[in-house]
Amino acid sequence: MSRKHTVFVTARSFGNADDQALTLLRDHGCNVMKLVATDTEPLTKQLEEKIGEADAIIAGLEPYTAELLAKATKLKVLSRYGVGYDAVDLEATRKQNIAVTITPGANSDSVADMAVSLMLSVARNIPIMDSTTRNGTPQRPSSVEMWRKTLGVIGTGRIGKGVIKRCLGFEMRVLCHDVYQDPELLTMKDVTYTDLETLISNSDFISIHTPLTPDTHNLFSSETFKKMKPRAILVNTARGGIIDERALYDALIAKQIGGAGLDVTSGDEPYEGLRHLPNCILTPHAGAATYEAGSKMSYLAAENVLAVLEGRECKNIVS
Ligand SMILES: NC(=O)C1=CN([C@@H]2O[C@H](COP(=O)(O)OP(=O)(O)OC[C@H]3O[C@@H](n4cnc5c(N)ncnc54)[C@H](O)[C@@H]3O)[C@@H](O)[C@H]2O)C=CC1
Ligand SMILES: O=C(O)C(=O)COP(=O)(O)O
Repeated sequence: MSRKHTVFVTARSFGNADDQALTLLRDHGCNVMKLVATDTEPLTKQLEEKIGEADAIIAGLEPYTAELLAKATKLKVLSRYGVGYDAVDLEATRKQNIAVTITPGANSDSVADMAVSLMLSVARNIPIMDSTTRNGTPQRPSSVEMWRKTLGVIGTGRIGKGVIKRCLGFEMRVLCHDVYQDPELLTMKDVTYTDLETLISNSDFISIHTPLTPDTHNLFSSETFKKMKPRAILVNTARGGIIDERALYDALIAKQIGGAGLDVTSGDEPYEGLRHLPNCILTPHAGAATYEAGSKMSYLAAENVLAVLEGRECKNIVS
């Protein structure tokens, strides 16, 4: 590299391989600037002020709008620490010739574990039992079992497939839906691809693993909930916008479905009503928050930056 490149790191944790990934960037002659959000200086404000200095950004979940990107006159690569890129305006990055990269597979096992944790936690009412035991009024609400139930998986990519493999250990029958059929899954006993309607009305557990796109936005609406089994449990570790949260709240109140586990919500905060429902578990987009995933994501995100800046082939470019 002839000139020292400036790499912003905005990823909210950047994993426990922080040092390793930062060292890799510095060893390749990069000037690394960590942007840390504070109460007075939110990340978006810092980005608006400084983005013009960046040759590369290792990006968390913050939005990259056309307006913000217009100020990024030197930017060559927007390297997502993660796999979702719904918050990036791809029309703008294409127009400005900015490569967008992701870290495929780096967090799949972590998120698949999280989805199964949410299924079990909702099914067995773990949070209610935990809080009531702690406060001296233990409750034992009737729960449902996962063993040999029907699981619906929407999106059978890296994470969805990981969830299926885990749930086959519970001898579940798996109904899958995807725009693409995975050859390995097609050969598996107890795993069947089906249309969305069949999956929704026959599953005891449904786990969502598609990206957020115009096709998947509000895939779960009030109409969808009416078709689900009354004790069905819906888990979303993908993106908030895939479920209409107001409709989910109404469905939980009306007992159209049994419960929900959400690692992601459409706004920064979950829909207010959901906070007060004991059969809805909420986690803060923490599916990838394991040491293992953080370590792999940060290192791969750094490698992606270097490949683009150094003009080498980068197989993780998505746009
Ligand atoms: N909660 C968290 O911390 C995390 C959330 N995610 C979310 O999970 C999503 C999935 O991640 P991966 O499995 O790694 O991605 P992937 O790309 O391997 O799998 C996505 C699957 O969804 C399918 N798909 C796309 N559009 C569809 C549609 N309209 N209907 C049915 N299927 C459709 C694709 O064909 C693909 O098989 C990401 O897009 C991201 O939004 C990913 C990692 C961490
Ligand atoms: O866990 C994080 O901090 C992430 O940014 C994960 O992003 P993703 O959901 O994989 O797009």
